[in-house]
Amino acid sequence: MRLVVVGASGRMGRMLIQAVAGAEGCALSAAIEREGAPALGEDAGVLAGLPPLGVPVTDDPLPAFAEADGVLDFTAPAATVFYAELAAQARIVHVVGTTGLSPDDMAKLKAAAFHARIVQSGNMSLGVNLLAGLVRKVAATLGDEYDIEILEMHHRHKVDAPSGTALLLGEAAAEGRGVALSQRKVAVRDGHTGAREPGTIGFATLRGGSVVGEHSVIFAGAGERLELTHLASDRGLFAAGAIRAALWARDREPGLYGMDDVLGL
Ligand SMILES: NC(=O)C1=CN([C@@H]2O[C@H](COP(=O)(O)OP(=O)(O)OC[C@H]3O[C@@H](n4cnc5c(N)ncnc54)[C@H](OP(=O)(O)O)[C@@H]3O)[C@@H](O)[C@H]2O)C=CC1
Ligand SMILES: O=C(O)C1=N[C@H](C(=O)O)C[C@H](O)C1
Repeated sequence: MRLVVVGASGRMGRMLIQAVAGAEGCALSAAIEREGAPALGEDAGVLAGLPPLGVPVTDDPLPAFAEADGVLDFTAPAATVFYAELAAQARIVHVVGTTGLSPDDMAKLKAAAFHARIVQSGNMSLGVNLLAGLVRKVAATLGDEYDIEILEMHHRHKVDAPSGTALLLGEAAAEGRGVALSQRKVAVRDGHTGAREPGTIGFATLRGGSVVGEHSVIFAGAGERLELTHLASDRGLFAAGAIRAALWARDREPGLYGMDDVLGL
């Protein structure tokens, strides 16, 4: 499968180049960065700490998408919406790891998915997607007398909060409870907040250092507390998940899929 990596010089972009180069049945067909990026012209392999791959980084996605089977996109919301239109025009697979997508961005991805096969998830790891299933089940089993709080920590460079994974886990908890997350979400507490409102789902965000990604879903009841935790220590995990998603989506009908579809969960 010929794969394009967009956002090639980012933390995930470099990881994706490494993963594609090492994946059986996959080849890196292009590496894209934004106009004016310092990495333009550099060999993608060298950029990712590998021997040269003979693929220079460019800022021209059109010809790259026309010659590819799929694009791996861990960039930023505006870029992802732009690439979704191009991937739909080229009828190729679009794997979206970008987080911080607004409801309007998601509507645009849904529109693009009439023509493209899009796999979108706030977390491409097997562990987190398994955890989401557990959270759904525990939330369904324990009633509103157990308060749900989601705690996440990421590196100091992360720009969106709560993380895509925290929101994915919050959605799972809300589904388990049979409620809409948008109606129950409490993402900010500051000052005189009053007592905790029963049935809400709280989020707490920590940022610092080089933490790859840590998430805990806490069910706090009277006299006991259940905590479900996922710790990611290597971004290769997400890159491997993205390649698995691309290979899975290759023979699907156009549509917007999630990692639960890919993993058969
Ligand atoms: N779903 C998952 O499993 C995971 C998702 N993520 C998400 O992936 C995204 C990227 O994370 P990370 O790699 O750490 O971030 P980085 O900032 O390191 O990388 C993003 C890259 O995309 C580039 N970029 C931005 N806009 C464009 C554009 N229009 N065209 C081409 N390139 C562009 C950036 O360039 P510049 O620096 O010039 O802006 C940068 O090189 C985030 O949303 C993060 O939350 C991360 C890990 C796992
Ligand atoms: O920005 C990151 O680094 C990560 N982002 C994703 C998220 O927002 O949950 C996934 C992972 O936790 C790393």
